Amino acid sequence: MSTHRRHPDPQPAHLQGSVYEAGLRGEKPSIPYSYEAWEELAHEKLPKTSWGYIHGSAGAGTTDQANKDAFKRWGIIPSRLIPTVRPDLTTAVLGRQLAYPIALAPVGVHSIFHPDKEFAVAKAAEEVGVPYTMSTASSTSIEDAAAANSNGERWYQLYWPQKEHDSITKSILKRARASGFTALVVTLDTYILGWRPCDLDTGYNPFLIADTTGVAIGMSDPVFREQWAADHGGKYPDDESQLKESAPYWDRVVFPGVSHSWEDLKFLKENWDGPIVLKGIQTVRDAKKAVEAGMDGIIISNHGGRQVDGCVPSLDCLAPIVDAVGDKLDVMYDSGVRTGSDVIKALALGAKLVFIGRPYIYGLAIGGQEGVKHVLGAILADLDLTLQLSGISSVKSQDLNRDCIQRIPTA
Ligand SMILES: Cc1cc2nc3c(=O)[nH]c(=O)nc-3n(C[C@H](O)[C@H](O)[C@H](O)COP(=O)(O)O)c2cc1C
Ligand SMILES: O=C(O)C(=O)c1ccccc1
Repeated sequence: MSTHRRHPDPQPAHLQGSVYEAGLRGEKPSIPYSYEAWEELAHEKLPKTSWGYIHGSAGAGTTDQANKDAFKRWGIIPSRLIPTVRPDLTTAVLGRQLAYPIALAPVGVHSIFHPDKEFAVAKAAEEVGVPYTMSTASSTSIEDAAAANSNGERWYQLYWPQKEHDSITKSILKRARASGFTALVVTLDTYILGWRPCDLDTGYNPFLIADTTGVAIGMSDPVFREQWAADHGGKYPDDESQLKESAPYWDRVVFPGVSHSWEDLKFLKENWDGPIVLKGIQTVRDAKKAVEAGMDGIIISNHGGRQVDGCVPSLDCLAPIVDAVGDKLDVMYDSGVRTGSDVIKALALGAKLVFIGRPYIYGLAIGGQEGVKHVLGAILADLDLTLQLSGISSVKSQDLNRDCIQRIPTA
């Protein structure tokens, strides 16, 4: 074989197949390998509205950029002569055994990026072996996405319906559990939309999804339908025109405004018999409240800079929170992760699991299920190689920790 592969035994799954091996053979890929190229290709492929929605962020994009810049302020310190032939990428989080320390962040309305929508993403996640987190704003029902994800690890992201709609929340949680979603991810930072000039300019409002793309979970919910019918004095009709009318009603059920307080997390605990994770935590104070509320995990996130422009980069929040509560619940991370090195840095700062956001959606836009697989495969191959080259033999904290990185002084 004319490759410069070093290992006679088979490569681990994430290094097999076209993403990595074709690269080693020097073959020109059908999908490129860099984040910048994915972004550029997705830009070319997507209609202006979808592109603005995925690529865009809040305000002047300061925090979106700061999330990425924050990674550049840390450098990996390589160690030499450490046996790292097969870095161990497995990790345990929320009591689940995972093959890799990455997961798919919840992203709404996949139908505006590719006709295969959530099906492509759920299938790709299963094939690669990473958790698929389904958004409440999905364009397929809970049951259909679960079927596509089949034997995969799947988590459900809740946009929490307003307090007076607890019966709908209960129904959704019941459906998610019945469909094999193991963990519940409750997003706390998006009860109203941030100021997003890119969407205002194209006239796209994901909260008023009048074209009905992101409302499939509501539209398919029996309690929501009953309630709608009762309010409208009749039966919930199953035709297309109906969707147009009831979609804004669904949006009012879920958004806008925060009607819950920390005490209300009890309600979720009573109605979910698996781990619960709070997404969008940025302060030690809130992390401690999550512990008090009996949560199993938190995701340090500023929603990819899409909500509060000018807020602190997500990465800067990570280490202080890990120091305060890291031994009491699982601290996970998202925002600005683009490469294997980024994953390593977030893990070194104490995250147990790192969520990938925009990159896999660019993959979806470029090539549907294969595109998502390609992007995930590339990030995992990059992670594997960079661990080996840095002398880090596993993603476990005894091997990958703050000794592996140092602060790069800013000019
Ligand atoms: C187009 C888009 C839609 C999103 N929809 C959701 C959502 O429905 N629920 C949620 O919790 N987060 C949502 N997010 C936020 C992501 O889960 C994640 O926090 C963010 O993308 C991470 O930042 P990154 O894109 O820079 O990696 C969305 C992000 C994007 C880009
Ligand atoms: O756009 C988002 O970031 C987001 O989280 C969202 C909110 C409402 C509907 C769909 C996605």
